Amino acid sequence: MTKQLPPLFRDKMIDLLGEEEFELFLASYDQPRSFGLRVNTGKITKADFLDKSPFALEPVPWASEGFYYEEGERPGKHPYYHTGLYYIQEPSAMAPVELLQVQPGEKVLDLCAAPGGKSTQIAAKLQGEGVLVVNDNHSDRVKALVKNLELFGVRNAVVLNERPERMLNVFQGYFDKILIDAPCSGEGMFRKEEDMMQQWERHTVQEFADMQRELLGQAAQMLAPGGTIVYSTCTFSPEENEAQIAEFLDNHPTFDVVPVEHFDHGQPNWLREPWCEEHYSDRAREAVAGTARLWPHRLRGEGHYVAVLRCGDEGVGADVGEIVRVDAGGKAKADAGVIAMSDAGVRAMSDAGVRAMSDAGVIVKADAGVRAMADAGVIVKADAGVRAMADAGMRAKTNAGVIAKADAGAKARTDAGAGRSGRDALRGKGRAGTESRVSLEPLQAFEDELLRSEPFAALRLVCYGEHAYASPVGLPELHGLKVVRPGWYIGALHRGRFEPSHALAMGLRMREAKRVLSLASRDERALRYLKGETLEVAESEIIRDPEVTKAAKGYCLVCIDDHPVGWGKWLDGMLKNEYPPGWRWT
Ligand SMILES: C[S@@+](CC[C@H](N)C(=O)[O-])C[C@H]1O[C@@H](n2cnc3c(N)ncnc32)[C@H](O)[C@@H]1O
Repeated sequence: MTKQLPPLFRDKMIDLLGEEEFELFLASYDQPRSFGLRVNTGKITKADFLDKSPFALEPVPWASEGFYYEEGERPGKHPYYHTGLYYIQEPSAMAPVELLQVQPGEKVLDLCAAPGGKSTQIAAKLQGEGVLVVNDNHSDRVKALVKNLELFGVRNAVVLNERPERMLNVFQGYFDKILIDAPCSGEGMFRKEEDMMQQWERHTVQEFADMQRELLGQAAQMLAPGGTIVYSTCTFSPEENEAQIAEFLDNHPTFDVVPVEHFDHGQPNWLREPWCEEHYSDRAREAVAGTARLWPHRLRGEGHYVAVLRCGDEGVGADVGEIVRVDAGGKAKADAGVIAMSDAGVRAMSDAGVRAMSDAGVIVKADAGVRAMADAGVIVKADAGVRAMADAGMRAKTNAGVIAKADAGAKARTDAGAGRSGRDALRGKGRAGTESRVSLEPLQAFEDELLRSEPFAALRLVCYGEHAYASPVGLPELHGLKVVRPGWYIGALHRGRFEPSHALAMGLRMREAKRVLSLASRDERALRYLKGETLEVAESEIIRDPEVTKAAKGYCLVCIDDHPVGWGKWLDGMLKNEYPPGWRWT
């Protein structure tokens, strides 16, 4: 295989590494690959997984939930894979999220997320608390991203299919943590995916470098003061790694590199011709030594580059987007084209074409000729000709907790669902001259019959047409963005009936359902369920609380070794299979 390495790549690596190190690097291509999986600690503790695991596992030193497994184990061909208890991931790819140090409750963006390996890792770290926004600009790859998040049972993720420049207005200064797992020339993947070698050419490195520069600048604008960006690639070229970070630091003086330990360091001496320009400041050159290089000949993994960038508490800096900040009690007034940000209790007023944002959960957005006023906790959005006013705890023309969006001349009305908890955040979307109303009664009946707790109580229930989602709280208005999933997909409300989604089953815990069938993984019916077959199931096997749910008939949550895997419908000794065709065991 070493013979097939592109000659230009070979020469470049010899120049960078030197002959001796290059021989070791080259030898790694003929070594066996390392295989890894990451436990989904959002569903199971590491200890419980290790108790159950049929695989011989060895910890990945740099990833708290990561393990090596032996070639030939095939964890992708085990029923546990279908319960979302782990994600199969190349071990060096586990490093970036580990270094992002995500804490439960944070607002996190995964900017280049598909197919979602790192998004699922972030989700596990968030433990269902906070907001996870995942984005990829490639519409086909987003499908895999959605599926992986659903398999993992993630409840608090929003999936976007956007060009990052279109996200800037909505998410200006919003995120605590951002991961840029950048598109790159993929030199670190040559051993794993030989096709990548054929695609590699010197000019592709430059093309990716241009994209990466843009992504870094865009991410900086969406980061909150004091926030952290992790930038990573699976390539070795300094143009896509050290040079990107050095240039970013020179253009963003309020950012620093947080030095990474336990890995080889970034190489300031590679910031030279013919690979890179040489004009970087001493500060930037020194800082890139704190970035990390994971080499396939120096650890058990394919190869990655990771930089941890922390923004100072003063924020991105006044030069970016002309941001004006004022303290509590102050008043922010902004002219056209300026972004004004103010702290809690501040009133923001804006002129034509201006966007005013304040902290404490308030977003005021006004278009030309409109005046918008809002107190804490309120989101008001008004288009031309509309005047929207809201007091604390109220929304314009809506019930408590509801976000109202009104187009010119239209009226948006929502039904707060008789004040049940978790019902107080339904969004109604109205078009000019129309009213949209979705009755939530079938969903409510399903919950009463099937769910022990209300798993989406801490989320906001939103309806898009007939589809109900539980959306993380604290999200800004996503108006204008291509939203693939505004949250956890709960199911469809159709002709007075509620059809629970597969994503709902995957996001539940067994204890949260009132009617359950739990098959042992060694029971041959487990595999038959995953293949989509109808099963014979005795009434006595349907676990239910006789005080609450007497009947065995109807929907039940199917589990394997007590971990949800999908829905079934039981009737007279038979379980109708609701496992979706695209998910089936083949
Ligand atoms: C290295 S892959 C991401 C892998 C992913 N983080 C994971 O762990 O599964 C890079 C991704 O960036 C996406 N991408 C490329 N250009 C982009 C852009 N300008 N904005 C957002 N995503 C982009 C690609 O479609 C690709 O899915």
